[in-house]
Amino acid sequence: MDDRPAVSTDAVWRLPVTVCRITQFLGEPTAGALLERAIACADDTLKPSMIRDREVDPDYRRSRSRGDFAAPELMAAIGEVLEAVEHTLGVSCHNTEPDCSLNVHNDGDFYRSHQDSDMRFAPRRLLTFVYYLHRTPRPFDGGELRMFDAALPLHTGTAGRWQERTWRDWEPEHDSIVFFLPTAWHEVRPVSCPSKRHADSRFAINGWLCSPDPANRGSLSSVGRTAP
Ligand SMILES: O=C(O)CCC(=O)C(=O)O
Ligand SMILES: [Fe+2]
Repeated sequence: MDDRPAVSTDAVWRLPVTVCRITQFLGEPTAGALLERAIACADDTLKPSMIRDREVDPDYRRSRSRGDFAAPELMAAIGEVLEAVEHTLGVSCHNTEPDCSLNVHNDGDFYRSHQDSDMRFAPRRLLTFVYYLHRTPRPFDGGELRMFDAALPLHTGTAGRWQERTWRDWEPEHDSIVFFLPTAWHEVRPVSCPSKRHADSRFAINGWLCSPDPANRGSLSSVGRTAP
């Protein structure tokens, strides 16, 4: 009797990952003012970006970050579009709390393929957002956000080889925002910034809407609607 499974264990089922992207999200002059605030972050407030919130690994991620960058105008605008994003991505962000930082990519910087959360790491992250800022004309090349198509079955480690993955690249255009599920695989393609000047960097305000930490209840402001 042939007892092979009906679908070979090598089979990979590809599903394009949904990305909600909005251009001219804040409009000028709001976006320009936010860019100037990002540029004004002094060198000593930016620290090497970490992976998994705790390690610096320059083979995996090279950029600089500031964890306490406040952007209330961005959070308010996210609140305005949240219902449509939730509907499209099939996620509910009721009572979530924002966790966001400023990430700065300059010449040679990148972030290799990763998930922002999985079953073990940061499971409270329900929705990823990345809002981009840069000077005009764009003073760098590269730095696209590469979103990999889902390869099912997910998380098995045996399903297909990494090299066989398919993807779509998204331009990190000034005043654009993308939303996607934190379990989606993605990377930041290497940035080439010939001037190497801080003001010419690829700036991103990047974060997550997280389900509340029971240990921390009420300490952060929530985004969007609250439960009745
Ligand atoms: O800057 C981007 O386009 C994405 C950054 C990212 O993936 C992250 O910080 O987890
Ligand atoms: Fe990420």
